[in-house]
Amino acid sequence: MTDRASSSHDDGPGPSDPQAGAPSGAPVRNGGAPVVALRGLSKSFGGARALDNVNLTINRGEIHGLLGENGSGKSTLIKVLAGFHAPDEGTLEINGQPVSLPLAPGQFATLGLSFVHQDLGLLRELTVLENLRMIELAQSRSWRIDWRTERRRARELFAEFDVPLDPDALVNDITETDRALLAIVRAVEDIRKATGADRRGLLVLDEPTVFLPREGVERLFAITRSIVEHHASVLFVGHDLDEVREITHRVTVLRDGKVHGTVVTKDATEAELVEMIIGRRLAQLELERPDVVQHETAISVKGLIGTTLAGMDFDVRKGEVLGVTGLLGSGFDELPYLLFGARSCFGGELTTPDATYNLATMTPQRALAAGIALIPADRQRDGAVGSLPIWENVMMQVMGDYQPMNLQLRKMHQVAGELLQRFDVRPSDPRLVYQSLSGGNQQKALLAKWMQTDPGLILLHEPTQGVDVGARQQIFEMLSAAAEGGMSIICASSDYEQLAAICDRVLVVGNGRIVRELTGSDVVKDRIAEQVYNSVTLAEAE
Ligand SMILES: Nc1ncnc2c1ncn2[C@@H]1O[C@H](COP(=O)(O)OP(=O)(O)OP(=O)(O)O)[C@@H](O)[C@H]1O
Repeated sequence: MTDRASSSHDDGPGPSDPQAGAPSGAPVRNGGAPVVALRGLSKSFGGARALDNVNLTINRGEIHGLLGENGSGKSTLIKVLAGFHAPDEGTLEINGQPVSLPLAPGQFATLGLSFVHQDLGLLRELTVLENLRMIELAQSRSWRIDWRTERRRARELFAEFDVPLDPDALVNDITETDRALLAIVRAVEDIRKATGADRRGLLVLDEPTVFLPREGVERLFAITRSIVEHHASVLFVGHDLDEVREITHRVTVLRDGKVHGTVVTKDATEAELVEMIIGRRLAQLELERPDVVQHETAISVKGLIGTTLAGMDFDVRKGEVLGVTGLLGSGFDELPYLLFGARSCFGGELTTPDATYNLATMTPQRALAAGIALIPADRQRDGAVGSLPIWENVMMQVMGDYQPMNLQLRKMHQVAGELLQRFDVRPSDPRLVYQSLSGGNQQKALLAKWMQTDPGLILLHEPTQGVDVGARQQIFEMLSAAAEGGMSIICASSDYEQLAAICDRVLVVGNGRIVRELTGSDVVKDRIAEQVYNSVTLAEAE
């Protein structure tokens, strides 16, 4: 493989080569200066360098990918562009004009920069229209708002992007895909307002697809392409290499806070990108799963009724990894939360070897006492206390074993430190504040927290969301080893590749019911995807 670091000065598709690197049909317009040029950007936290002399150039009309291992500095770079972090060194030019760093709060908007983060920044109790006009409404000095005109404008905007949203719908009631599309359309509007007819702005999409099913990703990509057709540029941050290869023209890879290289996407194979990201080729994942068909039943669920799930019966064997999947809205993603008592359940029973539980009265405390653990998808909201040190988060469930606590602090730090190393959490200093960890490292710390409690049943929802390619494989191996040790695992996910890699069996849910059970050689990515797309038809045929 070529030395990718040497290609870091590749400024990609330029005026002389307007189509270089464009995915088929996606034009790349270039006119003069890049939309964003960051040079020599550095940022440290305490003594640790999160960004080290980073150069990044994003051309007009370009979709530029930003890749890197968990903790490599992607979010820090974005937060400098958003004015959230003051860099130690570095310069910024926007459309050829120098801009002083750090940016003042909110200055990014006037420069034509707009951000869509994973949490989307929408207020769910407000309507689509109120969210679309949130900033203007908050800043408006007038008491009277012409809602009729606002509604008409919103409809025109949604029609332009082919996003059929009802301006009066509550954001809480629309699908996750529609929420993501609304956040993007709103961000594009903000760019237009700042840049006028010229539209030379930058939309930063920070892992926008993690909560989306495949059909949602396709719609998001369609909008992204139309944005660059209208002259703006996009910085796309993600861990899914298939997606990054599909949508971007060039990618920049960060490693340990440094630019490892910038390449034209179509010229790099997946293996080359992986090597740029983690510094080595990824060995073929071969998880030898033992045959669990003869194993005893560990968990039985009968008549489970949730908000969407409408009577689900299934068993999980000891040592089995059971996948659950379906289209968005099918109800599959409710399952872990209902079994754990984290969401209201309207009926059903869960039987362990020791007891039978009424799921309508299940609580997280009872679930924990029954040896059930949950690792939720939204780890920032549901999974941890960000302001506490990592060790307290990791040891929270087992603190009772370390009494008296004030005399056992050193021991707990030591155990937490060992766990962090085993789960490759970086940095592995347990005294750091949990929220100072990068997103992927938070996920690994949560896995460490729950795996040490040695639960009989572990419930996972999108366990490798936001996790880099190398760590993802490590997590697969750890889950597989835990199952071999006798732990039963239920993994709700719309990542078919992940399900195929770790599951013994996959249940496909359609309209709240199990419509297919895939076993043996059917547990492969394409077959799972095919059955998920058929699930509506299968559910209607029942
Ligand atoms: N506020 C902070 N205080 C201390 N350290 C921080 C802070 N924010 C980030 N870091 C550290 O800076 C480094 C880069 O983190 P950053 O969040 O930029 O990584 P990332 O590439 O976005 O990772 P991920 O893919 O996991 O989201 C990490 O070592 C992280 O722990």
